[in-house]
Amino acid sequence: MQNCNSPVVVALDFNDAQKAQQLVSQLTPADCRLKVGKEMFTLFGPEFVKSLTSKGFDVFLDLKFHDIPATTAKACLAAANLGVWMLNVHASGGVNMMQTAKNLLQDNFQNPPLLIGVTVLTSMDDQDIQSLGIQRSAGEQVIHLAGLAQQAGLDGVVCSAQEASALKSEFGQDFKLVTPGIRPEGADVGDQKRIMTPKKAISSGSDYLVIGRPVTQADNPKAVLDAINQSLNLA
Ligand SMILES: O=C(O)c1cc(=O)[nH]c(=O)n1[C@@H]1O[C@H](COP(=O)(O)O)[C@@H](O)[C@H]1O
Repeated sequence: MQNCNSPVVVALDFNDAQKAQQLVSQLTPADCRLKVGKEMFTLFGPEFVKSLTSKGFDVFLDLKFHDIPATTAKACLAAANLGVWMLNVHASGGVNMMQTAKNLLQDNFQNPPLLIGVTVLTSMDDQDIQSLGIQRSAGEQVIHLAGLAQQAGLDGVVCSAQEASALKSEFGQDFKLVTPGIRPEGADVGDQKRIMTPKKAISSGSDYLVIGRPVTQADNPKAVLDAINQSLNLA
């Protein structure tokens, strides 16, 4: 593990485990990390995650836990016990929830997986945030929630690359920024609203680029991934 040359995390959002494995068989742990989210975990469970870690991939288990502190912490411990590299909780669950999860991981692992707080989903814009009754822009709410995540001792946040440079200035270089909503020039935007190209995201301060459909739905996913890595001068 930890031998990946690329900041790209490919989001495996498939409803068919064979299709996912077919894609994974074209990739090596040096090409990218892999993300398993709610759809695949619900369908195929811990065994699917283990099938990826056993091939040497760093796995981001994206289950975005959000519950009372004890429940969230125990769910994070269960996820960490699968041997994943990164997992996440919703920062809007609050400092106590995030801190309880972080503490339980630290009590149980010498090298716990990265614990990351989801701020404002990249599918949301200012209007969506304000419709929740929050009197801030999406960007301001991201900074606010990232502050709570840092206060709780989390390793970083999920945000859009549009907030990356402000977050690095505010919270420092070591606070990890995981950015979905990445779209190579000309790619379909889909349901994402706060987007950026891979190259621009990295130059803005993103540490990890979560990319799903532009890779997974491509005719030649490996070629698209290689082109992204090349655009970052990595391959
Ligand atoms: O936590 C995430 O990974 C996540 C947070 C967020 O704010 N936005 C977001 O799109 N994601 C995930 O990132 C992936 C993006 O996929 P594509 O839009 O297909 O590139 C999906 O698996 C989402 O579940």
